[in-house]
Amino acid sequence: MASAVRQRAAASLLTARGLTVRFGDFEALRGVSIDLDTRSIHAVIGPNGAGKTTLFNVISGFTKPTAGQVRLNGADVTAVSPNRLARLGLARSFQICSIFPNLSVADNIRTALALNERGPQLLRGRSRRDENGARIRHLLDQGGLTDESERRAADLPYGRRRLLEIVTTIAIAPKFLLLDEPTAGLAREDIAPVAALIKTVAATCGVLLVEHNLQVVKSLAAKVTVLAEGAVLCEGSYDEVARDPRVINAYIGAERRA
Ligand SMILES: Nc1ncnc2c1ncn2[C@@H]1O[C@H](COP(=O)(O)OP(=O)(O)OP(=O)(O)O)[C@@H](O)[C@H]1O
Repeated sequence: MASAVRQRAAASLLTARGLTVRFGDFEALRGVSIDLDTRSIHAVIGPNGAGKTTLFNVISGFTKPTAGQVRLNGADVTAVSPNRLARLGLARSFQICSIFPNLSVADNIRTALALNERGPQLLRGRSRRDENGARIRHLLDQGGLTDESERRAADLPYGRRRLLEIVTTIAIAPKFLLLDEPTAGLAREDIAPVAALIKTVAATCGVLLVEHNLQVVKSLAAKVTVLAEGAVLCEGSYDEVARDPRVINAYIGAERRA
């Protein structure tokens, strides 16, 4: 059994083991372990206050855990800063605040590419401009934003801005993408394009999402981890966790406490 767990961890791109986060006497996370694969969508769900954001903050380097370890591609990254993690390929989307409102859609993507250039740049001058142009066109196309490339980001409807925000995050070609409630605040008709973009992105990298919309989780996630009161309650396919009585009780219990 222990060797099966070790083998599983070795095959995973991102692994967290025994994450505990204490705020004073309060434990927001209690020994959470999770394995995240590349080219796969993994959702974390749970009632309010379950510890989802805290887990995200630890994995993306914004909160140092009281105990436990995060490994990316086998390397211990628990003490690594968010900026360095981004350069190692772990990108976290920061919702619409990461967009420059006065820049056009295309210039936002151009800026994201420029800010996040990694490694030695071998291409210079014209060939570099051509390559960037091709990447911008590809990203515009992925986000369904080609027709709006010259529009000021501030003038985009909310749902389109969310698409732009995700596109600027994937501009750095992450190995792993963390999405914090990507459909929060979206009108019903804006949810499907965002979900479709996430699915496209997952063809090239791993995606971890925290999402309250369970229909979105059901349609996207290959694996779901349920957190409750800071601990992993269960893990499995959406259908497996949805019929687990512990999950139903956790949601009902949290509603009663609220
Ligand atoms: N900096 C902090 N200091 C003290 N307590 C905190 C801090 N950050 C989070 N908590 C507490 O830790 C618990 C988990 O919070 P967290 O935001 O991770 O939950 P969540 O599952 O993301 O909730 P929600 O779905 O409401 O966003 C909550 O009880 C919260 O009040």
